[in-house]
Amino acid sequence: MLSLATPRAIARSVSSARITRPLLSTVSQRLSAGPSSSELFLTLGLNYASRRGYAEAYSRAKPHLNIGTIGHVDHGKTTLTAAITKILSEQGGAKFTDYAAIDKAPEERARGITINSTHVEYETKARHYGHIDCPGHADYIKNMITGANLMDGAIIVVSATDGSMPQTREHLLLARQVGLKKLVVFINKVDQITDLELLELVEMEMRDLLSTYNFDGEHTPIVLGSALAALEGRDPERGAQKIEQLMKACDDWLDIPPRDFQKPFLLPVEDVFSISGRGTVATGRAERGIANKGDEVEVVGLGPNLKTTLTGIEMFHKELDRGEAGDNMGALLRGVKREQIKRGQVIAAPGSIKAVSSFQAQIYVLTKDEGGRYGPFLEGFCPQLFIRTADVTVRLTFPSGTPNVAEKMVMPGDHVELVCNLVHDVAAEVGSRFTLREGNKTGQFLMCCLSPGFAFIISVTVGTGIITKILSLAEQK
Ligand SMILES: Nc1nc2c(ncn2[C@@H]2O[C@H](COP(=O)(O)OP(=O)(O)OP(=O)(O)O)[C@@H](O)[C@H]2O)c(=O)[nH]1
Ligand SMILES: [Mg+2]
Repeated sequence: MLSLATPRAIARSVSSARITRPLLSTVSQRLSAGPSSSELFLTLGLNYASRRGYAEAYSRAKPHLNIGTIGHVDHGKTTLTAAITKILSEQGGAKFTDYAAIDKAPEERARGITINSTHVEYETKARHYGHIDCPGHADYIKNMITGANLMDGAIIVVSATDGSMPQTREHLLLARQVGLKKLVVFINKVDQITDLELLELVEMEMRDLLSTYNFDGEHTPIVLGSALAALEGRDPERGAQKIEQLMKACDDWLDIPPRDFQKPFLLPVEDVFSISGRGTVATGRAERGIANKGDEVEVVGLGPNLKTTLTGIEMFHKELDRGEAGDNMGALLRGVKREQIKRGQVIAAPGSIKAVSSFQAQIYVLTKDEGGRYGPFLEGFCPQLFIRTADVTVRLTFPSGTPNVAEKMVMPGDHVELVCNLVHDVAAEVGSRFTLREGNKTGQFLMCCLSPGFAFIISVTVGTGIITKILSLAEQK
């Protein structure tokens, strides 16, 4: 066990803390104002080291699944996340993380909303879960997409008092788009409802919506309860027992996706931290393959490829000798400077994926009822393209040979084949999925002030797509 009595021991504990720090729990801090990542790294690392000493090995005894809470703003996702850790902590399966520890950034506390997604970890008898609490507010949809990108399944939270709302629908669609096949529904705040028919209506509405977005509306488990009652330890029939029922539904209904261990390793970079004297750590969920400590890897996208070596792997504060598909992991990279790697790149087995600058794709353009645009767009339209963790501007054009291009427009609800010309190259291949979004907060504010009639210009998900053909690769100097 580590002694903290001597300066040398303290120095040693600090340097070990720098690698054993809870990498993933602070991923979300990046977007908030406040201390820099490295400061957080050190502070949290110190606490961690003094509490536990060196990192333990990560146990793969139980199957691991990445899930999280999604849904409309204020419907109770963070309260539910805290409640799950509370109820499971009583069974020895979690460390209780209270509400304030999840929404911890000053702006989150002041506004009472989640802005950054937060990672927690817990265990049921059957499984080990990594859980990401996502923001529901429309302005922070980007953080929701990044959070959902890391999940294998999700709990969609809907308040019994409101029923489904715009971000309930938008999150369902985005969940589908990032590849989630199954969800569990938690109808929350039932403590505020006395009319049972109303609860039935919300349940029916959710089943319909699930089917609309190609989930199994008929069989998806729907649990009705109160996250707040569970968190406050009152009304166990609506509180604690419903949390247990919810976790049972997750164990039984959410499948562990087939992990693609055979393919070459690929880890989309979600966040980056620098550890002085050691190197740089990139975090994210391994999409496929297996990586061992000491493996050669390549950083691809958003600039020239970079070859390096994986010198350390960590998951949920514990060190591993290998990372595999499905792991939400931190990767320590030899000789890479903090500024040489960023979110949106991928760390991959050398030569297994290329950076591309243009491709052809099959795109579905959302209707306004799905949270999409009100109006059409023309050739040359430039939305933002979200692919894995990358987010780049793209210029959309019709494939060569399309007649009457000048008159052609793409309507909400259309399925179209378009050419995507990227402003920055990203790692991509045929079959990769992406989302298109447009608008920004300033534009949204201005347009809403100028005329509500221009509301179609506000920040929306334009469409979703899948790459059908690579047209040009990025130049490598
Ligand atoms: N009455 C009642 N209130 C609840 C319940 N669950 C959550 N709340 C309250 O609803 C409000 C919003 O809860 P949050 O957990 O912050 O909601 P959220 O979905 O995380 O919100 P965002 O992350 O900002 O999208 C808080 O005031 C909670 O105390 C519940 O079961 N019953
Ligand atoms: Mg929240």
